[in-house]
Amino acid sequence: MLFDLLNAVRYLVPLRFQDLNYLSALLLIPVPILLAHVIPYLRDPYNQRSIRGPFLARFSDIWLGWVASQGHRSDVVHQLHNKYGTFVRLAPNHVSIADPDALQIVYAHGNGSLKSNFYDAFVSIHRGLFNTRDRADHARKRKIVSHVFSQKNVLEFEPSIRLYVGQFMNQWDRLFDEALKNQSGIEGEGGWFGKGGRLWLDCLPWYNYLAFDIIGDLAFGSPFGMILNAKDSAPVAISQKDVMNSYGSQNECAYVDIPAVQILNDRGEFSASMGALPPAWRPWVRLLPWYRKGGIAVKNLAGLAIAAVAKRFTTPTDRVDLLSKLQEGRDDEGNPMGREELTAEALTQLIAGSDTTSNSSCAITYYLAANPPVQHKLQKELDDALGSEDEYVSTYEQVKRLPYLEAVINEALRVHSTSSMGLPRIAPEGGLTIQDIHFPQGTVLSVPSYTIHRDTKVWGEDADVFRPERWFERDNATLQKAFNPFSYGPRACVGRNLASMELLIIISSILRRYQFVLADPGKVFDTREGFLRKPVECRVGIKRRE
Ligand code: HEM
Repeated sequence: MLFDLLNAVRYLVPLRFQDLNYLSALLLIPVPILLAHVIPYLRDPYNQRSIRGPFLARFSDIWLGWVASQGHRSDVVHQLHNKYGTFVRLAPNHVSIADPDALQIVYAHGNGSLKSNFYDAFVSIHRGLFNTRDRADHARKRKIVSHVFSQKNVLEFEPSIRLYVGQFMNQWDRLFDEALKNQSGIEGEGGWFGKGGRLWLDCLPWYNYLAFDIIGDLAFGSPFGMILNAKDSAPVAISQKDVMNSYGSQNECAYVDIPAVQILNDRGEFSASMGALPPAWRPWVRLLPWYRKGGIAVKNLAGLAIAAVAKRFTTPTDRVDLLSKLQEGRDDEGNPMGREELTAEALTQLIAGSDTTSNSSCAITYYLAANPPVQHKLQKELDDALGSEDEYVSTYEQVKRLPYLEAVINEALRVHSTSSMGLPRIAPEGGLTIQDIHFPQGTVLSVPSYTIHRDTKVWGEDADVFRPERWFERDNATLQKAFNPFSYGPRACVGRNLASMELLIIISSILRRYQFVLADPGKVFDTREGFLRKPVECRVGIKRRE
């Protein structure tokens, strides 16, 4: 058939013999590729043929890799669950399960499932806690790191958090005063302007500056200075090898400033898309222009951690920060972490603890600005609780038990879902059974938080709507079982205590001082998803409360 075709081409277009050879070779290339995808589908080693999903996803991981690169993976997977039901096949060996009960089965302690090779695409320098897949290695690291994030230790970080929230509010106070003086509505440097008695700005970059300065200080002993400079900028080591070799002799290394928030976004999108592809393809896909840019982002981010750790070690300090606590940590054999492992771990904290918090803070602000009655109710709770106390920045003690504040934060974490996508795990020996379907050992399974957070059986018919009151109306145990912002089990967020404290202090302080409206209430809250689901922008009008 193929040769008939070639002969026909030759008849129509006079070709030389060697041209014909090239053409046959070209036409033959797709054959092994096709076979490599069709044969596994026909063999069906993971017993998944009965599970429905997009046609291309039955044969190849390309479909998921492509969807991930488009920035709306969780929305697409959610629509597929609406179409096909609880189980959706996302790749030849990957099933997404939209059932809150599956969270316990796939992610719980002791079930034996491990992170899939998706996480290899996130490795740089050295494996950190987040991307370590081996159980024993992970348990060793987790023992050291979880101690660092115990509630008792996290309370020691409160003064730093309050310091940067104070700097942040000083900046907004300054901009507000300037905006009141100039109500022309003409955008100045920094993209803000004054009009109608308000300051108008995109609050997302500001939350990024805040989160980066907090985590920069906690992880590396000094902030990046983004809030004070009102700029996305952090020093990165140009030659990482030199920096590692110099072992802290900062003078021998060259540093340049990079836009760290932007780099983190690029890296998240690159790794989340690359991770969806088979490992054998990854070195080749890296050569494509979009992926090459992501690869540079991974390198730059590593350089940022290397520079910050090198700086920290050349400037001895008796400050208590994450790095000093990681240095003190010991595994079961009494061994500390080596320098490279420490650097990778500090990088992990920087990545895991920065844009998670900033994007969540931004989403909470958006939903409050979009829902004035909720905002007023929250401000009343804050005024009643803190009215007579004139702290500029709230203390954790003041706000840790305010029920409406907690409901507002939880509701925004549910609706927005900063961690949205199903986190892929490999079924252990003996497989896993969910709703009577058995998934053999080796099957990749994931439970998408975005869809679980919209399950109408759990959250009610208005599950799509931001309504904190639902947290007081429905059975709390059922809600908590399906509320998955920090994931479950041995790989759940190790920084949850810190994240919760940060969000409580940030949101209570800012909402007590300012009142928000949306710049364009009719506009959809646009997001872009890499590993995290991030707002693209959040333009608000701000008024200082009397
Ligand atoms: C609102 C803020 C946050 C959210 C929504 C969040 C969410 C999550 C989620 C869903 C995971 C599981 C990821 C996976 O299994 O692939 C995770 C893991 C992790 N998080 Fe967070 N996180 C937040 C803040 C933080 C902070 C502030 C830190 C530390 C400074 C942190 C450190 C980590 C680390 C190290 C892991 C990996 C844990 C492991 O694999 O053992 N996170 N986080």
